[in-house]
Amino acid sequence: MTHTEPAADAARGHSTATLFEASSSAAHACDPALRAVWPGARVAGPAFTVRGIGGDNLALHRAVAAAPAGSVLVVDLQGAAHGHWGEILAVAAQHRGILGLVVDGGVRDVAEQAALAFPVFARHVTVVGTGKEHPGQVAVPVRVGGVVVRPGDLVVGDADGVVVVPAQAVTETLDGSDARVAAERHALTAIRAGTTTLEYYGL
Ligand SMILES: O=C([O-])CC(=O)C(=O)O
Ligand SMILES: [Mg+2]
Repeated sequence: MTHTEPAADAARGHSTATLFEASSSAAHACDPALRAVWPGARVAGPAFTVRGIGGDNLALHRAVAAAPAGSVLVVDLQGAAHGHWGEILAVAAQHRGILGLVVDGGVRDVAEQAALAFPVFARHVTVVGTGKEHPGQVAVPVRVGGVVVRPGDLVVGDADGVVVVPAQAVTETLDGSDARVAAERHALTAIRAGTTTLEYYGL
């Protein structure tokens, strides 16, 4: 990788579930059909948004050349079941310091992207190829997994799915997540000592 990665995890290492619960309804969960395409994939960073046309991937080639290092590509391809993204684009993205991809559409070359440790969250995995005709748009509001994502929103993907935190709610959500993790550590200590969850939560 030629670019320096941001020193800190943009989500302070928090999980999608913690961020969602701690956000006081500010965070949005993408359609659960958007899943990590290889086990253990995780990404967190500001969105660089892309809107293309399903079945065509010129917008993705353009986005890789345009996105700043440290960003996550968030791509609306209307859920199209084509392999819009694969090993070639993943290598190009890593070379540019792009952290990962969230796409409402399909991808391919999943084993190669696992070997690269390039995190990808997609609706479909399919070998079907694409055209390269439509330039699309970048840095515009997009709809991905039913969620409107604006440039700079915090996007986090992990084993549980993809969560979007609007940029203006990020600090409050991260502080709330710190507090939630501390409270859950306290609960786990009590539960390991034999307290039932009914007792602990007063259910
Ligand atoms: O055809 C494409 O551009 C998508 C692909 O498989 C790759 O990036 O390796
Ligand atoms: Mg390929």
